[in-house]
Amino acid sequence: MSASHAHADPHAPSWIVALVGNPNCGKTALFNLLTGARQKVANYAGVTVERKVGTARLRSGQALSVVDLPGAYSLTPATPDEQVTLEVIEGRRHGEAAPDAIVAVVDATNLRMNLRLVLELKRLGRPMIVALNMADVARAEGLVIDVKKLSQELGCAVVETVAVKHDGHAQLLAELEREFAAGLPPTHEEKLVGDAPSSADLQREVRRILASVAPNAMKVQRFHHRLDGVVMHPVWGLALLAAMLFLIFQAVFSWANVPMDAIKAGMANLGAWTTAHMAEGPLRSLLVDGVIAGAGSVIVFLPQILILFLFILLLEDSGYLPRAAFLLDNIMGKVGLSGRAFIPLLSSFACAIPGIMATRTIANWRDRLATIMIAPLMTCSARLPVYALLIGAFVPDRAVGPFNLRGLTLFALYVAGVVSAMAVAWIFKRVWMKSSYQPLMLELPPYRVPGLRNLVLGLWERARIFLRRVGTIIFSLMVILWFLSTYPAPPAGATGPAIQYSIAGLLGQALQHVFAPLGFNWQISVALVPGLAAREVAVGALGTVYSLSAAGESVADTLAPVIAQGWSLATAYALLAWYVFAPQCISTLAVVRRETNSWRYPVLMAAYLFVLAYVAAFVTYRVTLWLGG
Ligand SMILES: Nc1nc2c(ncn2[C@@H]2O[C@H](COP(=O)(O)OP(=O)(O)OP(=O)(O)O)[C@@H](O)[C@H]2O)c(=O)[nH]1
Ligand SMILES: [Mg+2]
Repeated sequence: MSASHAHADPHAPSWIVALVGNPNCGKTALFNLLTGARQKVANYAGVTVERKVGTARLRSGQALSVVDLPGAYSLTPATPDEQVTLEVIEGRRHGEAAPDAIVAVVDATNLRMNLRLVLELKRLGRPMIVALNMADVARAEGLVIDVKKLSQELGCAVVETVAVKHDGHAQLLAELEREFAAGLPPTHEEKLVGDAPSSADLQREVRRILASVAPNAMKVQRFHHRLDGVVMHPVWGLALLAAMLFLIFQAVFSWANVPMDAIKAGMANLGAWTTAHMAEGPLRSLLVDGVIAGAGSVIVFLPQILILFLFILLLEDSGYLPRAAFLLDNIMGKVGLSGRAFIPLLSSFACAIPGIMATRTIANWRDRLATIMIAPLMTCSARLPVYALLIGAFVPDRAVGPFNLRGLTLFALYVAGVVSAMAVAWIFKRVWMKSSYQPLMLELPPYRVPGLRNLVLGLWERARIFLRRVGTIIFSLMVILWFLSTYPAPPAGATGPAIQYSIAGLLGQALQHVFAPLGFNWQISVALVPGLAAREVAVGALGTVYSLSAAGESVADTLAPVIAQGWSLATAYALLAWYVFAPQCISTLAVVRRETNSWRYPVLMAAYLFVLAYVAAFVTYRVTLWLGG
């Protein structure tokens, strides 16, 4: 979702400026500020893994293309995301010119590390401006930086910025304008200045500059050590992590009740109102059974999704995530994953697609592949509606000690996903590709109190994405499904509900042969098909299918009781088990194809997930039946 070029004057030449800097120094925050984009900003290294372009305006009205890049520690790339950065800077990307100027973004609180890259960038001989970001934190820590002197040392303009507030970006734009007004060098050819300095040389140079511009830099103490004593403690740390995750799933159920009931009631009223005010006929059925019962039954889950994301955003912004990665590095190492896999896997709880893209921060190809292969086993937010619907229908709302049984069940389902992911990774690495354990190298960001603005924007963004999904793909699938479930009309003298004679009904009955051993009836079998495109649709599809089977009454508000009566407990548990693995998500497979550049892995992934889902559902069904469910 990069900002568009729509406003740019097509005749004016547009300068290209690239934001380059170490990971987690605030490039994307600055990019968002300059261009009005809403790219993801979070407090750990490796958030951005792709280049993104947006448009900023200079005071003269001239448009400026701003490129946000993945963070890099040096111009010698070690991981695929750093590779992207180097390619863009050098203009080696297909059909893309090299940037006209570089904004070197620097974390002012960590100059010792950040200045190395600046020195490397300077050797490119391109027009450059340094954005001394996190100026607010530096000030709070009592760090004194002589900006003028730094500018002299580096031979380019230095601007202090606070990217999370509206601070400094106007000045940055003004400096850029001045730079461009002075005229750009005639060619973009690389003109490296002198021989490449050795790492030790760079370090020495950095130390020299620091001593003159920020003499107290080495003395300023970071104060988060004491907190880390608990958070990263092998026992207390793990206990804290478990407690936190647990709390999240409890909250997803207990906090969401009120808003969910409100949405449900709203949908039910809408359905009743439409039924009352429209003449009986196909259009009314399309609206009531297709749109309201279908898409409406998915919207109900918005509050739960937002609560889940509220916690994810809090974890991301606080700086906790990389610490959890360290805590789990040992455990992940035992199954053959790198600790670096933690953040991609955690992102997969939102959706496997950004998770799979985030694996670009893993340098070792086999480690990366193993992580990609198990990412879909993390429970993505599209599965939450399915889980929530079934749990709401079959699991009593009962307290178990201080906990809620529904929250416990949801937690167990998430754990089932994680445990199977670990098991698959273990097998994968044993059988498929042996690679040795590599110790985790990850930067620990400072703890930060999550910013309210970032939280609100993040939640808004999630709500928008979800509602857009409901309004586009889910809505269209529901309309298609309604047609397939309504036509052809039943033959004269037919006895059962009309849907049984429709295309969808016939399809469901055919598929039922495949799924009967799992205890799935034909309604479920129909619902699994549109679930291929978006998993939440399975819920909407059940809404429509049952609505049409139930003599035309709206089930938007009553889907849960309807299936609670119609299904056995064994069927419900089997469907839950199916969705722990749920092989069907076409977009995930497409991204795997793109990231691995081969058909082999998406095919392998779909196959293994299908087998796992089938076996798990079968076993669950049989065992529950056997236990008397
Ligand atoms: N206090 C303060 N926080 C900032 C500032 N700029 C960025 N941050 C925070 O720093 C963290 C990192 O910001 P990002 O913009 O994601 O950093 P990035 O350089 O794009 O990181 P990568 O994409 O991982 O390379 C986030 O938690 C931001 O909210 C700033 O000027 N002041
Ligand atoms: Mg970024």
